[in-house]
Amino acid sequence: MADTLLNGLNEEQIQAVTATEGYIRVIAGAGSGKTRALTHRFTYLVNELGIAASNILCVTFTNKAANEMKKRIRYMIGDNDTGFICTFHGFCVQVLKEEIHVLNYPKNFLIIDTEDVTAILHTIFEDMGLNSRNYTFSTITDMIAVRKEKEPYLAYILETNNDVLKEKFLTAESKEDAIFYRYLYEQKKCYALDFDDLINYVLYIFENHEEIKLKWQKKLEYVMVDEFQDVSPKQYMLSKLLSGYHHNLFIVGDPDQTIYSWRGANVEFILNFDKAFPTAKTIIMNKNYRSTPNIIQASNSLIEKNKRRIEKSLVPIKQADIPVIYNHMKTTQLEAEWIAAQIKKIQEGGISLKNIAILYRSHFVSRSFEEVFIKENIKYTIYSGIEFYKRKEIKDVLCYLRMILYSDDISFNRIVNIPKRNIGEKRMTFLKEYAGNHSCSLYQALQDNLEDNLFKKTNGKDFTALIEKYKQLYEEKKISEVLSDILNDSGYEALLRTDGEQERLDNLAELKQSIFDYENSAGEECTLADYLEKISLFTNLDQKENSDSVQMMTIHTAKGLEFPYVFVCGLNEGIFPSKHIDTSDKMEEERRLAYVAFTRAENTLFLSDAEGVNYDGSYRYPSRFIFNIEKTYINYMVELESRLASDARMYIQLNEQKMEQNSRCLAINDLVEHHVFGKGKILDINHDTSSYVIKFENMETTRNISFKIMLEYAGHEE
Ligand SMILES: Nc1ncnc2c1ncn2[C@@H]1O[C@H](COP(=O)(O)OP(=O)(O)OP(=O)(O)O)[C@@H](O)[C@H]1O
Repeated sequence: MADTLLNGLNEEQIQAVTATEGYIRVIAGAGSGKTRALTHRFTYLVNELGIAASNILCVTFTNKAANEMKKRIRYMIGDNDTGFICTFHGFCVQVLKEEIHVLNYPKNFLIIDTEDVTAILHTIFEDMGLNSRNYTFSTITDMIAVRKEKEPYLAYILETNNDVLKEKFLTAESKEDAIFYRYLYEQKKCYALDFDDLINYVLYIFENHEEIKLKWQKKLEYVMVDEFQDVSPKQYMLSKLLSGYHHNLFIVGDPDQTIYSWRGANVEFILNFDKAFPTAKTIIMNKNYRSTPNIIQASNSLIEKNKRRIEKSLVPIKQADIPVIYNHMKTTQLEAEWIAAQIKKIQEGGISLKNIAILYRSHFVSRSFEEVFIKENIKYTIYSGIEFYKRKEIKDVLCYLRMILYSDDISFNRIVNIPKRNIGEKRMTFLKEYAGNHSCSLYQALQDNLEDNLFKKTNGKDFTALIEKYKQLYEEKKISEVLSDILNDSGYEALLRTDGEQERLDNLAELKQSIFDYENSAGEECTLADYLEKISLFTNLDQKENSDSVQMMTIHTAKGLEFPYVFVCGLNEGIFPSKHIDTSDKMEEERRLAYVAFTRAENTLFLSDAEGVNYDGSYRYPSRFIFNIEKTYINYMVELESRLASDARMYIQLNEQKMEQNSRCLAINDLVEHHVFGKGKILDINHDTSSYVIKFENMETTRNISFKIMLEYAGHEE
């Protein structure tokens, strides 16, 4: 039986599958069959060694990857119980559902996504009289994330009651403190956890409740983590902790594909795994099954230009002499037309459009292509834009469902006046004040004041009656029925019909269909709470694949995917690499991104760029990533004019020198500028925690700021 399972695997894959005990690191090059190794390993543990699936944790990068893996494993082990195959977030939610009661939180706590966070910030900004000239939501979200990473905020919010928390933000000395504590207050009020909290709460519970930690450690006899090159410090901590009893931790990743450093990923964890676990065994998988030889040679040639890496070269298994094509154009319009013409040629060869992908660095690049594709009648799907679950109508309706379960302020704020119930700004201000004074939710505030003159002429009563009605009956109905009924009873669907919002109605129909599918596939875990929890974890990376159309997406979205024909376009200085890249480290990450893009191609890789001027007035030279590839591996459709080529090389050389300067380590007494905290001076450097101790001009006390945060050098002062 083991033979059948191991059939079709190469030697390294067999090693990865059968080395089940201890700490194992697999450095797996692009297209070397990681997914195959992981699924077979899971199956081997279950079918050959008799390990229960429920004792195996297998962490993937996206929900989509988890679902894909579950499907394959289910097929191989012939059982529906696939244990814990999920993302870190998904796993944390499962732990919290079982354990969060020790923190006196309800089992059905609320998970809030980025849209909800923005909604909370809106309220805070409004109340504090702030606007985008003071701060942007994104800088504040970053500030909150950084503080949550660094400060023991959890101990603080758990031990502090709401009144004290309130006092804290009301009396805060700096605006940032006020916003931060107010945000924590708003969260605590409705037991809401944002994405960063999920892992922080789990770690907190494990650190403070030895018996719970031990329970999970014992349960998870085998821990596997995919895409380990992109784990954050907290994810690393969790992997280490969970495998702390059985000591079976299997990690797979490709350091050359680390593309999420900007989100906290740290490639050091995979690079130093053997130092952290001296007994660790390393397996290198470098046979590439995906791409034709020229694609591999070009990609190897590109990534070799990175200095900070483990040396490894992909070896192509496929045989075919298909060139990598590069074309340089005078305008983006011409670039798009050239790509459209290539697509038509591919199509004429009987290849369907879904086998073709257009990859780009940033969303804005897609516009010129779309225009040409529409003109040329080429069907395409863009994997971006506003994510399905964040579209207005979808979010509105989900907030109605959330009101039934949680009656939280975020949902209340969003839908109490949609459709119009005459509860406008004045009445909302009253409710907020009342809720603040009585330490209750806005919904409770409305319920308490329905008889007040201020609310007599509103439809507040209908609203609370509606929510109360569904609170009574939702458990007896299917989620799809609750949804249809509440859309009808609330007048929401009628509102869209009156406004002639066909696209929004179509989206609602799609939502109903997806709930219907969920009910048919979810088995026992099919309650409204389960459903809301599941979709709250959806991200842009989990979108549905579409019919026969060209697939257009950013390279980050394309991670882990493969397509027979790949176009990487907009390969220009200022676009890719992006003009925001200002240090050598970031440039190495940008090069890894190009490497991820190139290695998505199975059959043919097309590279292109177009001349022009960037927004900041800089010239769009052909990208250094083109020059990084040995010319023998690419077929230039036109030779670059020698003047253009030499100007481009000169520009790139100067730019690299500038980045080297920017990358120089900051020293004690250097003056710096932080994007949120402003001007400050470095007082100390803490290499243990990889951070600078900085005294900011606007703050009483010092802050430890991670090396990862970009600080502008602003001089030196002894
Ligand atoms: N032993 C093998 N024999 C033949 N084909 C294989 C083998 N292993 C993997 N493949 C094929 O190689 C391709 C790449 O595999 P997979 O998607 O698992 O790569 P990966 O390592 O996850 O890639 P990446 O990190 O670039 O996303 C797939 O089409 C897979 O079917």
